[in-house]
Amino acid sequence: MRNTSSSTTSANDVMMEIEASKPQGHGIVVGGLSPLSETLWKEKTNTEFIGDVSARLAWKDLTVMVTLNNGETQNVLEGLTGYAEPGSFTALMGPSGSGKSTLLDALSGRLAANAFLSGRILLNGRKANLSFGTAAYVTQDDTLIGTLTVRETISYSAQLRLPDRMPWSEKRTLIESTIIEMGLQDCADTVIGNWHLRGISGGEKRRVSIALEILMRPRLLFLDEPTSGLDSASAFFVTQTLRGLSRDGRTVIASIHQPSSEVFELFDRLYLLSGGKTVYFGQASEAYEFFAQAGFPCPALRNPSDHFLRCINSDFDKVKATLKGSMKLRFESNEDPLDKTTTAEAIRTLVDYYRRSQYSYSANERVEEMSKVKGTVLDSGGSQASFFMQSFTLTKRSFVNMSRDFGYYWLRLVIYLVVTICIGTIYLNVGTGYSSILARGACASFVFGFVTFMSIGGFPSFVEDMKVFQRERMNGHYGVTAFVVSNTLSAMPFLILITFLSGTVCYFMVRLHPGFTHYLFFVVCLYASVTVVESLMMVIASIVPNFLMGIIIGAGIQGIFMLVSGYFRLPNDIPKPFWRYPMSYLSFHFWALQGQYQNDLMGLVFDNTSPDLPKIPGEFILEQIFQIDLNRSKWIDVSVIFVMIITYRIIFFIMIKINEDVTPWIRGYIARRKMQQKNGNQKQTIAPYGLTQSPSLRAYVGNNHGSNSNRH
Ligand SMILES: Nc1ncnc2c1ncn2[C@@H]1O[C@H](COP(=O)(O)OP(=O)(O)OP(=O)(O)O)[C@@H](O)[C@H]1O
Repeated sequence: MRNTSSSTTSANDVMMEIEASKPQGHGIVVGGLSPLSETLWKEKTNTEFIGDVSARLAWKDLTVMVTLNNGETQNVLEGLTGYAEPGSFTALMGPSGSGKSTLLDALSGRLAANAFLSGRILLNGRKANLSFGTAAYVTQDDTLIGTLTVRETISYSAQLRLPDRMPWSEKRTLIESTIIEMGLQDCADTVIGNWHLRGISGGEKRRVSIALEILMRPRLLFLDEPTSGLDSASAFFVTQTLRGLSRDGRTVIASIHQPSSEVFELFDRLYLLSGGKTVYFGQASEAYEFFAQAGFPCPALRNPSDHFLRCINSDFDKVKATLKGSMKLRFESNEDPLDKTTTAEAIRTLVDYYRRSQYSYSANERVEEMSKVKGTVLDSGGSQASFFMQSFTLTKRSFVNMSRDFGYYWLRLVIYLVVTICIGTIYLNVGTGYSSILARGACASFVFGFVTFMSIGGFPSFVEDMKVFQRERMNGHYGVTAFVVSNTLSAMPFLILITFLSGTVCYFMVRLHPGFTHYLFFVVCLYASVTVVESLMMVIASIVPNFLMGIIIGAGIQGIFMLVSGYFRLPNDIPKPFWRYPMSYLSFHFWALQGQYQNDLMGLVFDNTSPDLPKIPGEFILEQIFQIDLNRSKWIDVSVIFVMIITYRIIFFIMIKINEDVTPWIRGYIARRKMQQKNGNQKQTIAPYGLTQSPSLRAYVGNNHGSNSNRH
């Protein structure tokens, strides 16, 4: 790993400039802190503020309850209290399932739909919504666009968020320094990788995810297991970078699994969780003493962080029991306090000890102080790029991705061509014989029914896009409108190419109605029909983000639409009211077929059943056989499909907005009701801890006894 200090400085200079130019506080600036509070803060945190944009996060009595499949509820987090300050790096540690991710999700406002939160979370002494850019969050999953290189990924992200007026040279400095900071120079021009492209390693993906969030030097940064999948040198390097970021006055909170002793030494504060309860919160350097005081001193030659996790991981009880049953335990030693007790018992003791300790008391005190100091209302630190820049960059990025991903459109183009060649050969030169009347109808209904149906093949790629969108949106990288606009524009060239090529093959092999405008109508109508399926699938993806369920639902809806299209049952025979109104009118197949039948048959004359009988005009067939309203122009039919495209896109936009704005409000309301029901008038009373502990603790508890018991 190369030295990064110079690049860090230049990147920070650039970001400081941007921050200085940003308006803060939405007009409710309280001037940061009062002079007295500010002095107090500086004394206590030993930190200089960056202007007035530092992020001081405090949480009190945080409880998260989840509803399980069987309808029962379970507390995943119970009464957690803690804080994170500018200039400090707070590490969350605990065994698997202890609630680390849930705590990060709760703090960053991203809990799952079945999780309910109670307690207080304050940013600079105020309630705040930390999603959509106020805080950056690197989640456990690396949702990245597989076809882009590392440098492209970071560059697009920079263009999406940095101000338009910032010169490209400065943006480039920031991009390159971030690449260096995350040690990604060697793989900067390698693609991320997907199902058909071998790309960078899992550890490098992790570092790209972190790079995307530290790019904008967020004031408050959450990271869920940033060092997972990294070797010890990379883990140290990444942790060191995060610590460096915090030293610039940023607030960094990260959950970390099994850190090495070198990594552990980089933590300022440690939050130890077990079973959703606080085992320890305080200076990382004091955890050693805490465990010793609580009766679980770290044995010599054991890494302290391993010891802490060993003490609070109840799975060790099961491991021990299994080993005892099968062979003699070799690692027993008189030094290890855990040999004399079960881990479950150790956890109970530690949790209980912490609740009565000076550490818990100081945490509560500090949280109270922080709650009283009303600081700046931080604006969303998300994108500073204009709407046009966001839309342009997203369109470009999406277009590049679609053109490089073989599965997105190229494969579909091949399949479309194969299928339309098959249609062409089956209906080859269909002519105007008597039997061609039904053949033309069947051909049109197959093209507008089945060929458009094949568009759902793009749904998996679209779900991947949605995952990237959700990650970026939650971190405030861009707006919903920019995403909807860009998605529509970037797909357009591919859809035009696919529908015009396959439509042309089909049209000229079958020899449908001669004439350019007839041909144009056919391909435009095919384009509109394929696009409407894509738009419908976007709506489904916003409601059901699972690709298997999405495809099943999408296929079902299209099957129903096909049934009422007027081919399988003639329009006047479709049962009223439901199937005829509204279903057949909601079906894009209905409009496409009405238009295409007119387009194809009007003006043609067909043979009768026998040469002696008079020829049949197309208009007669349209009215009497296909039951088409000839007073309505075919161009109106195709316009209705375009209106449907716009409507689906608007519904997609509304669904995202509902998820973002209305759902949290409803969940908040339900949470309050559930919590009230569950807690009732329950009161927790905790007796002061016995004064048989360490002298320092005894003195402390003695001095603070009154306030301590009140606190609980
Ligand atoms: N939305 C939810 N619905 C049901 N159970 C949940 C939900 N969220 C969390 N849990 C449960 O809460 C516990 C804590 O989960 P969480 O993911 O926070 O743990 P963790 O400490 O981050 O684990 P890991 O280190 O393995 O990622 C787990 O048992 C998990 O199954």
